[in-house]
Amino acid sequence: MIEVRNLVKKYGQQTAVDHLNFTVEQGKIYGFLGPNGAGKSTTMNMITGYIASTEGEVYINGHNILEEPEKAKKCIGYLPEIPPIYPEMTVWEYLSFAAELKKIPKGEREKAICNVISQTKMEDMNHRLIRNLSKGYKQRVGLAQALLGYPEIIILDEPTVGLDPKQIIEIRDLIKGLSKRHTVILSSHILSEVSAVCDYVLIIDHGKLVASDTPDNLSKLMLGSNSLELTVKGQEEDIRKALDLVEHIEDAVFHNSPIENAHEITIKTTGQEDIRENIFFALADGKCPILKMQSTNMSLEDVFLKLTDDKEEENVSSL
Ligand SMILES: Nc1ncnc2c1ncn2[C@@H]1O[C@H](COP(=O)(O)OP(=O)(O)OP(=O)(O)O)[C@@H](O)[C@H]1O
Repeated sequence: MIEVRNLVKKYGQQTAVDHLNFTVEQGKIYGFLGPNGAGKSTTMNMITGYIASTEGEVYINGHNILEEPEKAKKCIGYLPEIPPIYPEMTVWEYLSFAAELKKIPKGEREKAICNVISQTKMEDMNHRLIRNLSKGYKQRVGLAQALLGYPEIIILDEPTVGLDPKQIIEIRDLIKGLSKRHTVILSSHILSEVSAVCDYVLIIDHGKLVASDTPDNLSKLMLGSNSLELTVKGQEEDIRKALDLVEHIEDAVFHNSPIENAHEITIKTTGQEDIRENIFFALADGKCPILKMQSTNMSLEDVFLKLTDDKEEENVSSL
């Protein structure tokens, strides 16, 4: 449906988007997640043909966005970060104008506008001046404009920025409803939004894709390289001997404990095995009582923070 190949955007010396590769499949909601300045808007502007890439290609349903822009753009409805709305027009006038720009045949315009007005639940606002609408409704007008012409793909850049919590919930519900008929890509720096709305998450940082998977899998994958926190009583040597007998331990790091004759231990496990019981029995045999044992649960928020940490960490693109 959308194929992004080796996409690069440079502004002078600065690389805003750095060799991005990903594919978007039909009928899902994709979240494009990253901190401010990560390159989300720049990527969306290249996918939608607003700006040209420095290198790389974007294919929309097999059409290269730069070589066959008309065909490619016909498949896309775009709501940029700042919606292109005209405050002095009524909702109906603006959508008529947008329908004309999208080259929807004259005879089909009224029906198309009625449809998007109903989809965005704006039936009572048709004749209101856009300038007098609340921010939430202005966003709906932008969304209605993106939906005009039945594009298969809807791209929304930070669609809930600046809205109040009630408006945010309403817009999110509208977006969820869109996936029945459209493939949706939305960008956001809000984790809860992406977890609540998206089937699939692409995490971008400094212009690079650092992870892409379902929100659940991302948490699980991070758990794979994960750790247990223990407080154990006994001599370090005895504890180490006992732990040596347990499979799937990659690493055990001992720290001082405020408790006398005890150690705090961070155990890194390999694979997805739950080895807590094995650790329990091994330490019991070694006569080293466990005072505390806890597996670290990573939320999507932890994953995001770990992956987009400012420190140049190891390359995690293999996720
Ligand atoms: N027209 C431009 N000229 C020069 N630099 C730009 C331009 N547009 C974006 N940039 C830079 O490219 C980088 C990526 O910006 P972009 O707006 O794509 O990020 P973003 O992830 O959408 O951030 P935000 O969430 O703040 O909108 C930033 O460092 C930004 O300053």
